[in-house]
Amino acid sequence: MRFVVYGAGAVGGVIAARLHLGGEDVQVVARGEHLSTIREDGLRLVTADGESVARVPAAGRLADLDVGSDSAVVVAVKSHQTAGVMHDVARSTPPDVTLVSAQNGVANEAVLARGRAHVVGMVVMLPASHLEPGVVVQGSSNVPGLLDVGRYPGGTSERAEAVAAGLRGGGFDSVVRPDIMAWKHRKLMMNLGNAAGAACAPGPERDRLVDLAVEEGEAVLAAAGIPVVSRARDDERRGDLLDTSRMRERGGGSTWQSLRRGTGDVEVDYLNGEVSLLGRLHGVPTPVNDLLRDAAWRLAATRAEPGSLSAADLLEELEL
Ligand SMILES: NC(=O)C1=CN([C@@H]2O[C@H](COP(=O)(O)OP(=O)(O)OC[C@H]3O[C@@H](n4cnc5c(N)ncnc54)[C@H](OP(=O)(O)O)[C@@H]3O)[C@@H](O)[C@H]2O)C=CC1
Ligand SMILES: CC(C)(CO)C(=O)C(=O)O
Repeated sequence: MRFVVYGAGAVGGVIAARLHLGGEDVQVVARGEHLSTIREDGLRLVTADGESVARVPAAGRLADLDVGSDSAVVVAVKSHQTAGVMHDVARSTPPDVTLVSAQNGVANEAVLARGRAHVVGMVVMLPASHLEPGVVVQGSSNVPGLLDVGRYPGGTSERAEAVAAGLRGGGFDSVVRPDIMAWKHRKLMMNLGNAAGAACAPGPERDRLVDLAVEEGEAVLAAAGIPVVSRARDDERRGDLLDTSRMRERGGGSTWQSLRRGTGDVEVDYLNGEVSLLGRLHGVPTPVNDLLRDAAWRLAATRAEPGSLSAADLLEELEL
């Protein structure tokens, strides 16, 4: 299988660089200064053990790359950017191409499946950052990431097996799972902390907000009857495989990085907003996730610094 990573940012960039270094056939789609730097100097991967440069073919759209039926297009843009990727996929990929969602949230696979039949979901446990054009940082120093995959909406497939094999070649831990969306819903619960982690400084009030957001998340999944793997099973899967202790300075999570880069937008509609949506569909109030979503957007829209809202003030707004 050949790989095209669509969105060579934090996650996509680390995946692309490692696949390339593992000997896989990899091309990337990027844009702006990041694209021009990759074209001129290669994609620079920074890890706790040093730096390497992946000289991969890079373009701003799929038509300028070589994409065939044997390609897997690994979609690694933020969830609110997925629809744009699918316009390009419609124009420039064969019907039997494989699409892989290397994204948080649980809405992307359905968007990919509107356009193509062979969709693979991925649980992305890969701490990474991208704050500088041409550079991606791998946050974990032993296993770079746990990237379990599975056929969407369920089951396994030869394509999912081939994707996992390629990822293992790049040094990732990757298991094929027949119930990948149940695992992705567990990961969604973890990402309910992204908005607070981006908007507020660390502290007990922020922790309280995250706990409340997760309580709401668990309640809406139960009300909706959505299968989700248990926290214990997820903890057991992760174990202590990821070690971020040597790369503490990488900054915050993916939503924090959007604020730090001043992109003007955030992915939270597909994280906290997913809980709000399910709450509205199933009659469960979700004031905490509504508030956190809006708080993150407030900072993104004004290009304010991450961490500049007070978690104590947000808790007060909730009038608990
Ligand atoms: N960062 C992390 O540690 C983790 C992230 N995730 C998830 O992985 C997914 C990707 O996040 P992350 O890697 O952080 O995001 P990034 O913003 O770092 O990377 C996405 C990249 O895609 C580019 N892009 C977006 N749309 C297009 C387009 N149409 N054409 C070309 N390039 C495009 C972006 O460019 P531009 O900057 O110009 O928008 C950016 O370079 C998200 O779902 C996130 O939640 C999961 C686990 C960990
Ligand atoms: C788990 C975490 C926080 C890893 O960086 C993540 O998924 C993200 O940054 O979105």
